[in-house]
Amino acid sequence: MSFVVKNNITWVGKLDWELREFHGAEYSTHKGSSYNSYLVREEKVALIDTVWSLYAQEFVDNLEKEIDLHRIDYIIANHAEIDHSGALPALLARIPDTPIYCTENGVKSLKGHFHKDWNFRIVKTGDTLDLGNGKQLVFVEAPMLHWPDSMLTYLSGDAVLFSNDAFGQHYASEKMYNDLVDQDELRAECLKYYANILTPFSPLVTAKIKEVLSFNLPLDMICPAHGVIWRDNPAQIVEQYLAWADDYQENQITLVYDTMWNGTRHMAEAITRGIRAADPTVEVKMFNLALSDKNDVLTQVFKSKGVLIGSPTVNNGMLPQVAALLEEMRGLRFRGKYASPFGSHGWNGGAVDRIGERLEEAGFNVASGIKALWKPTEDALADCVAFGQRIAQEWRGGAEPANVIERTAAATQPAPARPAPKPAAAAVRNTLPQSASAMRCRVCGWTYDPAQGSPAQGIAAGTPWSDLPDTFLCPECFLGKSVFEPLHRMPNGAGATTAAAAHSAPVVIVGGGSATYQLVRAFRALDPHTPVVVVTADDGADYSKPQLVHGFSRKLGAADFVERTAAQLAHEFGITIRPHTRVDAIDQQRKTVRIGAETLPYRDLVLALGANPWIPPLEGNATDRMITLNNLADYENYLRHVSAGERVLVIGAGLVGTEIALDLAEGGQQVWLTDSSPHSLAKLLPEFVSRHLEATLAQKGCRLHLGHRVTALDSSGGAITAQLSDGTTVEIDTVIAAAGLRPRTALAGAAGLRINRGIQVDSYLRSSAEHIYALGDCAEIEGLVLPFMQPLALSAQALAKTLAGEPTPLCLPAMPTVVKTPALPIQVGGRTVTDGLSWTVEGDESGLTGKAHNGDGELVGYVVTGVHLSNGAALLQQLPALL
Ligand SMILES: Cc1cc2nc3c(=O)[nH]c(=O)nc-3n(C[C@H](O)[C@H](O)[C@H](O)COP(=O)(O)O)c2cc1C
Repeated sequence: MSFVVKNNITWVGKLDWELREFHGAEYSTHKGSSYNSYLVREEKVALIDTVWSLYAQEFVDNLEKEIDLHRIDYIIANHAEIDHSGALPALLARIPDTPIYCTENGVKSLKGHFHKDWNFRIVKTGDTLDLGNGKQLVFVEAPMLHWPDSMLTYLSGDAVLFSNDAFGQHYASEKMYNDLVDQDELRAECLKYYANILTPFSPLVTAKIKEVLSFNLPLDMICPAHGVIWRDNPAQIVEQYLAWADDYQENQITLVYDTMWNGTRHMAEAITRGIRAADPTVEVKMFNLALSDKNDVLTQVFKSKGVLIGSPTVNNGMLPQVAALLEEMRGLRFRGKYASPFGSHGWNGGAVDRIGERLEEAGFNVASGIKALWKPTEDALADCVAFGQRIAQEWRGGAEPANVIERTAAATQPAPARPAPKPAAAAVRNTLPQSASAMRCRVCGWTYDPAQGSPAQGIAAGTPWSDLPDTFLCPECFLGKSVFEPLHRMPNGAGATTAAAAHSAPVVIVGGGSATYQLVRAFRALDPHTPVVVVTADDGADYSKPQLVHGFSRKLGAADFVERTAAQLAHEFGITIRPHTRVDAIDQQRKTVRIGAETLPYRDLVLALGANPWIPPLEGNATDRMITLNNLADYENYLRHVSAGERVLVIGAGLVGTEIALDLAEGGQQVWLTDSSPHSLAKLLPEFVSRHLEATLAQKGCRLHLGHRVTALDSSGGAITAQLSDGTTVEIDTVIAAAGLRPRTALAGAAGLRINRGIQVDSYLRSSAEHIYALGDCAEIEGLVLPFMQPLALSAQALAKTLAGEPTPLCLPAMPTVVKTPALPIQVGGRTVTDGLSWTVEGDESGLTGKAHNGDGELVGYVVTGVHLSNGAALLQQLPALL
């Protein structure tokens, strides 16, 4: 079969009605396919692409009926995949010297497949090949659409684009033109093709289409390499691709599950009832994976705003088809979609947890899921209905506030497996006052309510904020008035970018933790217009990280810590937030950052990357079971682990380890706390206070193993056996590494910035490269790494001024460190563990005050505990400034 497409262009491909599986068994082709090859006969003759190797001989034989093979002057290989290049060996056996035009990567791929040194001619975007009669072929490289070698070829004069895989479909039809075939079938196959093959490359699709459109070439036809030719309004499929590439979704929720005894199916049906009841407008689709075509399911995932993935637990994992689907979902890199796991189980229900983790890894905004035991009872099904209702409501928002490029996580609730009544988020704060003129400490969240005053500091009820003395300090974190802001924040969108400012290069902030949002807030107060882009690997929500270590005993779920989602923050401050996005590289010369294939320019770049927990190198087969608690995503994982077993080993008796240990003990866990130092908080506390703290820890039930390292973790499946350096072994269910933090410096180091322990910056927080700053836990400021909230807040204030055009050095007063162990609150300031200190100590078990003096008798440090805590503020003010 052959037919004339237009003028001197003839289709010479292969129509494959029988094809039912493609890419091995990876892609179902219910409607067959075609491998399109085109012969262009002008003064010169060009053959564009060939067919699958299975049909190579048939192709050459048919081509020979169309043309004397030796009259073919050029072969164009738009793409080296076997379904387009597979006939090249047979063809070149007949015309061996014919030049093959392809990209540089095309040569590599073709050689990689055929191991032949053919007459390759490398082309680049914009290169042309004259065919005579006033017509030229124009080449456009399209790397990673969908292989590195891909390219498009445009025939001028006829205005035909040979687009290879782009705009194609696996669809066999004798009619071969878009206007002649069944429109529903055609749309369905195009959608399936895009969803299953092109989704990961969506950002490139958009960029490439815009590039081609910018050439302003007339377009009469698109001739893809599979399926029908677009001759009727070819722009329609281009526009459709732009829409699909733009994080496409419809008002649809899709449930996908597998089941052995139908428990999980009953859950799915009940969840569906809940969704329908809460939102009758939403389209709900449900698939039993074992009975469904995987590609059809993935197409429906592509169309959805949210997905629910269910599996029973088998051997503490999920059923393999569900695991396989999740692996594909990860690779397809869907963006801006919600997800949640569910499933029935008999005893430990690990499937739901694992599905949640996989969904997270796949880039979905994951809400906690729901588990049910065995065949769900009526009550359990009622819970599923309620769960469906909640999900439908949370996912209902749909429309994204401007500036948020990817949807952010819906508020999650504690996993239902955790029998925790959920206290209000305010449980981690002091009681919220009603007064409109209340002021809130941005560092710790304590709020000053003029109606109540602050009796502990001698400030009477009714004292307005403006009347407080300049020496006023926050009673929680001891910072001054400058870190307070009105509780009732600026109205939504007040910081919206003006049209004029929107055209200037933005301030780009990499990282989405407290440092970032404190900076944004301070900057917006000074500069409401300069565009700000926050690029963050997590979901971009603002939450109180120091409070995470107190969450277990208070029965808080991860969502309880979230103060505002990324969408809310973006709206409030008029900024762009790009959650679940990583910066791959910085080009300090060009003042750009690279995000995948995208290049983002910056006016100023702020690295607020935070720090990684240090994982001690241990022996044994269970070292991968160590978990950490360093961010909100960690917290969900931490809750899952500590809820699943009661015995917990905390490695590291520093600030974080001690607080975690006490909180877990408070929450009823059996806790072992180890450290190679002989004392707790050895880097912060003098020994006499450490002993006091250790007595409190022991009284709360923590078992201390200080002065001994953990050397190995082993497990034969369930419990973990920890081996200590003194020969002791401890049997536990969970191991938490809390042995310190290491600033994240890799991105800055790769860009050539000066690195020592952290990213080195001066007192203006300037790195060694112009217009690049570092802030927070990743920074080393004048030699100091200060991973605490107070220096961070002050750094953010100073940097905001600098970025707003008023260069401002960071001044750090003496600052207290507060050990938030409710059983024994401790505050430390200045030098407390260096040599040459002489201590005077007053007090008893209820609390003490220790003052450290140097050899000249000057006060250089202090520690106050328990009922002596109120002495801290006065001592702090006597200490010299830090910077
Ligand atoms: C081979 C097998 C292994 C199982 N392993 C686990 C397990 O490790 N943990 C668990 O909680 N339940 C386990 N179960 C119990 C199932 O999760 C339970 O029967 C569940 O209700 C099945 O859900 P379904 O009705 O949706 O298939 C297992 C069941 C089978 C048949």
